[in-house]
Amino acid sequence: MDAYYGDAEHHYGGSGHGIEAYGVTRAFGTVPALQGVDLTVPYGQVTALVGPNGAGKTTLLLILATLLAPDAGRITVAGHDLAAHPERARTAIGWMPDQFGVYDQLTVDEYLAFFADAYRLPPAEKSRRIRALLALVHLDEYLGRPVHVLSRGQKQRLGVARALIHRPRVLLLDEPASGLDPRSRVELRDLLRSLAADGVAVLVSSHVLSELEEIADRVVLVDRGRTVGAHAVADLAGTGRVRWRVRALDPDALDAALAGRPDAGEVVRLPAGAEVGPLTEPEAARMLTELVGAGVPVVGFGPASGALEAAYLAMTQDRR
Ligand SMILES: Nc1ncnc2c1ncn2[C@@H]1O[C@H](COP(=O)(O)OP(=O)(O)OP(=O)(O)O)[C@@H](O)[C@H]1O
Repeated sequence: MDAYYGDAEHHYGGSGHGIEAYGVTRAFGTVPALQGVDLTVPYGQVTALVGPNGAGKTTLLLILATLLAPDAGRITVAGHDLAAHPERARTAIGWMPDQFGVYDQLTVDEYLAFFADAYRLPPAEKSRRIRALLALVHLDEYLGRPVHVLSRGQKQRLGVARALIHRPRVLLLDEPASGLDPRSRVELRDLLRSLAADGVAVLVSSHVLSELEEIADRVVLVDRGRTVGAHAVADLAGTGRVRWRVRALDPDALDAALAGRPDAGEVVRLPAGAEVGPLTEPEAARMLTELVGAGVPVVGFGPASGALEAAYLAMTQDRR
């Protein structure tokens, strides 16, 4: 506490959920975008919303942000029923869309001031808050400069600042890492982790599964408009069968050893080794022991994909 909130009293704490959604449906004409999504987003955690293209992630986020009405379902955000009191919910929600317009003729600080006014931030606090947020997203040197001079990634970071302007208790981000360079991605990850540590309920959608694994505490998998799984990320590790990468000082010896092992699955030769599997962790441990025992000079052995990716691929494999 508390680079983001600038005051020590501002603490959400407690238990409960920032978002509770049950049976959310929404169709666009004859296209059933959501067909009964259930979702909980606890305070103090980052929840990842993951699913293939067209699964309904953006539609769900738009509904949670009160920008689109569901056809059916019950949703509370920060304890406010979305249908009965959308305006109360809105004060608690920070929203960063995947594509957002910026008002190009405004300066960076005017842009944030516009949203500070929309959320009725006290004037005395406004400029302090804007400066703190610009520093937070490393755009302080752009104070007074027009928004149109910002690069795509910088606009994305301005979008994060905008979403945080009113100290939301619930933060919704649709593909926030797209367009960010590696350093900005790491900074976004750290920012989301620290917001969660401050008690914010964070819901983030992304396709970059390896990154989500480092950011998220929980993952909610959606496919074809339905929730198909919800897991603690820590529980996913070591569960599924994944591909493994083996590196050896003598790739030919590795090749020969793998050729005699039907349990190696589909073996793909790599420059300094091979990819094998899919294997569970115990199967991989046995293979490593036996390769080393057979004299193969193994210098690297690890999963080729993360646990989240494995869960995602398992979920979507029937579509191939
Ligand atoms: N305004 C709209 N009019 C008609 N169909 C829509 C509209 N918005 C979304 N859809 C449809 O609803 C379904 C869900 O779309 P949505 O954008 O929510 O998916 P998504 O999971 O966010 O996908 P992506 O990963 O590609 O961003 C898709 O079949 C899409 O074509």
